[in-house]
Amino acid sequence: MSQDNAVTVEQVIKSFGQGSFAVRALDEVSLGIRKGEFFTLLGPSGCGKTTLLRLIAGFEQPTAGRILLEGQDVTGLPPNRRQVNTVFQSYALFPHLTVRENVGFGLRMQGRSRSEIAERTARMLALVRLDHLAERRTAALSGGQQQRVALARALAPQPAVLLLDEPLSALDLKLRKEMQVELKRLQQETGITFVFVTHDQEEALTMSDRIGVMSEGRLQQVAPPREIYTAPVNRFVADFIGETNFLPVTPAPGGVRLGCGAVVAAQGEGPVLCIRPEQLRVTTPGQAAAARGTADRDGSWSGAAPDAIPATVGRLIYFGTDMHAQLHLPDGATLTARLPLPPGGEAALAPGDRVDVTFAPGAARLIGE
Ligand SMILES: Nc1ncnc2c1ncn2[C@@H]1O[C@H](COP(=O)(O)OP(=O)(O)OP(=O)(O)O)[C@@H](O)[C@H]1O
Repeated sequence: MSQDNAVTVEQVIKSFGQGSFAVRALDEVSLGIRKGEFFTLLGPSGCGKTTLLRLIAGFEQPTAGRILLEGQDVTGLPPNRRQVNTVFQSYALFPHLTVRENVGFGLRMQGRSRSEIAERTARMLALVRLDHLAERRTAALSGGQQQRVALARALAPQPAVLLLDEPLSALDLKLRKEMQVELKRLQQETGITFVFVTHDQEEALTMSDRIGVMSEGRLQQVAPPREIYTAPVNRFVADFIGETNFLPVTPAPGGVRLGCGAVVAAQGEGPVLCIRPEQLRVTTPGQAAAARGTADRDGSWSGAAPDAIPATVGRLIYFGTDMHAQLHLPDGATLTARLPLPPGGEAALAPGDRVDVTFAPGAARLIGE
């Protein structure tokens, strides 16, 4: 099994400090990263992402557990004896060297021949589209260009795994978006396994084959982006990735009962109902029931369809193509719905309107606390 993985992390614990000052940065983390995968470690500041990356690189040693690279136990080996390379947020380029010399640096350290260094450096410069700047000193480059040099330098020795620690966080938003596309292209063209660290959920969702969501030194969920978004395993993951509504529920025949008394269908198990704002549908009272052929006579509160949640519209916030509507339920709970606006049109809703809230079967999930 572990031979198929580029990286295997087995029950790794990492503590810093001693006694009452000890910090457990990683708490029994186990993980397999597949060969050729774009894998992202995602989590808030201090959750242990960088520590895990540094352990894979060999800059730190685990307190307990093992690290394997392509099935070989590398626990205890120094960084230069591991087939990995790291790209840091700070780029860490040599300012007195040219772009070409920076990119060739790792190859020179490996004692490669002059012709091989020249050939491989040229290939890397073409890959990151910097051939035209090869003779320039790196101090005279823009942030985005410097980051490309750092990437080319790290990729040149053809590591089995490239570790990237928040490599785009120093770039402005526009450049960052461009570099996201660029990084994905580089990973696909080289086929090298990328392990990417970020606290930016959008970045993780758009770039990764799989994401490992971390919190307080533990991996909470490891799954492809779509699964992380649509089927979060717990409240932390649901809350950290995108926007979500949470409502406490109790079991009821045919589904779960909300605090306001409405009974709705949901998948999964747990005391909390979790539903994304874009999954909510808002209709005038009775419409939802009518659509199912059980028309409601007067559309009053008591007449809400069995799986429609009665609500009063609160604040409406416009976002150009869509609108966020706050929906107050009779028990005081609030839902946020994201509703598309008709092209150039006004919203049909106004604050104070009474509405029915529904969602498609399968859109709501039950999760643990
Ligand atoms: N060398 C160290 N000595 C003591 N504590 C450390 C050391 N390195 C990390 N820690 C602690 O371990 C925990 C995890 O830190 P880590 O840097 O791995 O988190 P992170 O998720 O990468 O955060 P950030 O996104 O802010 O970089 C934190 O509580 C941090 O303070």
